[in-house]
Formats: sequence, C-alpha cells, structure tokens
Amino acid sequence: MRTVLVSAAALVDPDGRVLLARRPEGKPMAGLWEFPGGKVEPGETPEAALIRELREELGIDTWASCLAPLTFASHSYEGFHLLMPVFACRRWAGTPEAREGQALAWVKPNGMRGYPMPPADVPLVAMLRDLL
Ligand SMILES: Nc1nc2c([nH]c(=O)n2[C@H]2C[C@H](O)[C@@H](COP(=O)(O)OP(=O)(O)OP(=O)(O)O)O2)c(=O)[nH]1
Ligand SMILES: [Mg+2]
Repeated sequence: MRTVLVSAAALVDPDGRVLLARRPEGKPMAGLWEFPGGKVEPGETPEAALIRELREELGIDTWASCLAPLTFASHSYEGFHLLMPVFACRRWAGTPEAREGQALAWVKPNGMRGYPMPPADVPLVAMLRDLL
C-alpha cells in the first residue's frame, strides 16, 4: 500500500489550547476536526511542508526552529497508509484565520472528546494530554 506523508501542527496558545480545524465540505472526511497541515510534496521536508500549509490554510508564518517533534500517527485508510508527524508549535506570526472556509476552534486536549476527528487522530488526543 502507498504511504502518504502528511505534516501536521499542534498550535498551542499560552492557555494550553490547541487549534483544531474542521475539514471543509468537498474534501475527504469533511466535517471532522483535524490538526492543520497537509501533504508533503516531493523534495520538501516535513517542516517546510508544514510552514507552507500553515500559511495557505491559516495565513500564519512560523519557522522550522519553532516546530518541535511531538508525536506521530500511522494509520491505514482504505487506499493509502497515512504517516503523519505532528509538531508542537507555540510561536508564529499573525492570527490564524480560516483561509479555506474551515471552522476553527481552540480546544484543551481534555475537551477534544467533543470534536469528532479522523480515525488516525484518535490516539493522538491522549498523547497531547500527556505531552503538552
Ligand atoms: N492535515 C491533517 N490531515 C489529516 C489529519 N488526520 C488525518 O487522517 N489526515 C488525513 C486527511 C487526508 O487524507 C490527509 C491530509 O490531507 P489534506 O487534505 O490536509 O492535504 P492538503 O492540505 O495537502 O490538501 P489538498 O491540497 O490535498 O486538498 O491526511 C490531521 O489531523 N490533519
Ligand atoms: Mg490540509
């Protein structure tokens, strides 16, 4: 099976809340809440891909030095296997805004139960609670 590399961010605010984005209509898994990010393109590092995706999806700028490896997801979907490094990011420039029509929510890891997430993300919630 094809392994797809996707880079994702746990953007953490000073209150320890993490930014979740609701996948827009028309995309696979629309309506589920995810960590901002996207597919790593050929020749791109995971960090560079995430910096690019955060600018495209949220209009914020961050830097590789502000991305700390936190955990990862490895999950088989129908048709592909997802390998998703998750970086913690506590410093960025600008205010996240929904550039792609997605809803945004700042959520404490303890509150993520109320936000339905893709199957790959479910184990990450407990990890965030322990690691952040
Ligand atoms: N960004 C992100 N993707 C996730 C998460 N959990 C999860 O299963 N995925 C899956 C959904 C997609 O199959 C894939 C990432 O797709 P994406 O739609 O974000 O990719 P992208 O931003 O590059 O968007 P596109 O140009 O391909 O439409 O990873 C998550 O927490 N964050
Ligand atoms: Mg994306």
